[in-house]
Amino acid sequence: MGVQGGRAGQGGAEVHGVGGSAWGAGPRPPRARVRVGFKEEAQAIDQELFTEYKFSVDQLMELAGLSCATAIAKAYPPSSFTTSQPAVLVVCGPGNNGGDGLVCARHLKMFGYEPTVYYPKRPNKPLFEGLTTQCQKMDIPFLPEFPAEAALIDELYGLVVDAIFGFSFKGAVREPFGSILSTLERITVPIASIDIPSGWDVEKGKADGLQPDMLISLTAPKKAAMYFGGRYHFLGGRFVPAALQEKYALNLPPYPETDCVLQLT
Ligand SMILES: NC(=O)C1=CN([C@@H]2O[C@H](COP(=O)(O)OP(=O)(O)OC[C@H]3O[C@@H](n4cnc5c(N)ncnc54)[C@H](OP(=O)(O)O)[C@@H]3O)[C@@H](O)[C@H]2O)[C@H](O)CC1
Ligand SMILES: [K+]
Repeated sequence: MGVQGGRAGQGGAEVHGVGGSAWGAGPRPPRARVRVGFKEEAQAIDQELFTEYKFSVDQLMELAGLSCATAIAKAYPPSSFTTSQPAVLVVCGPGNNGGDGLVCARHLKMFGYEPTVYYPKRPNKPLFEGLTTQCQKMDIPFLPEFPAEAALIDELYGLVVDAIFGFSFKGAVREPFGSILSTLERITVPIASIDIPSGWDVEKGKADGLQPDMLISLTAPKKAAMYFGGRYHFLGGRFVPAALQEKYALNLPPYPETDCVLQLT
């Protein structure tokens, strides 16, 4: 699949090729000029979607997870994997970011990938139990333990999806996620982070933390997305009604046609 040329977006934002994979070894296109959101805004928008607009969490999570799987399929098509199968390790955290990861894993399987999930801290709630069962019924394996060696992850998987923490992460990281993140910091296969690279401060990032190859920002890029240095930045979660976008002056570039993701860089 080729890379489409840039085009002008809403509010003068430049949008680069959608649906393309890499731009090869050539110079990278300039970053899209998209207004970055702030933590308070992300949480406020989230709340308003639930309370005022009457969306349910599972509705938005389904769209968020589908966006993530779609963005991954655009950047890392199964044919680009050097492993014998397009094996993806999806690491899920204890909150809704982890739920996005479970939905993403299910759609990746539908798209022809071989996802494996690691989900060490599972909330005792019907939503997450249901998502877990759906994955299990689709023969998606759940690892009983996290691989201790970074080299083992490099050997077995072509991509890791980081669905550990999203915008509600705060303070010093607690176990078992500290050890997991420290292993992920040492792997060489690409990492695709959902919404925010896990362990990053949602506004200030983390210079010595995870450095994912892909970031899929949901609803709007959070402030820390400014510090993202990987190759692929996608926007997903095409579910914010126009009135809410206007209220928070999101000024998002338009999604192409009926796509659920937009490639920002
Ligand atoms: N509107 C949207 O864009 C949607 C986004 N979605 C996704 O939801 C996340 C935000 O989900 P939320 O459940 O609010 O929170 P997180 O998943 O980020 O994390 C909460 C859990 O993390 C634990 N936590 C927090 N800090 C730490 C830490 N320092 N160490 C260890 N664990 C930590 C926290 O535990 P507590 O004990 O503090 O409760 C929670 O268990 C957003 O980013 C999107 O990915 C939705 O899918 C819907 C729509
Ligand atoms: K994440």
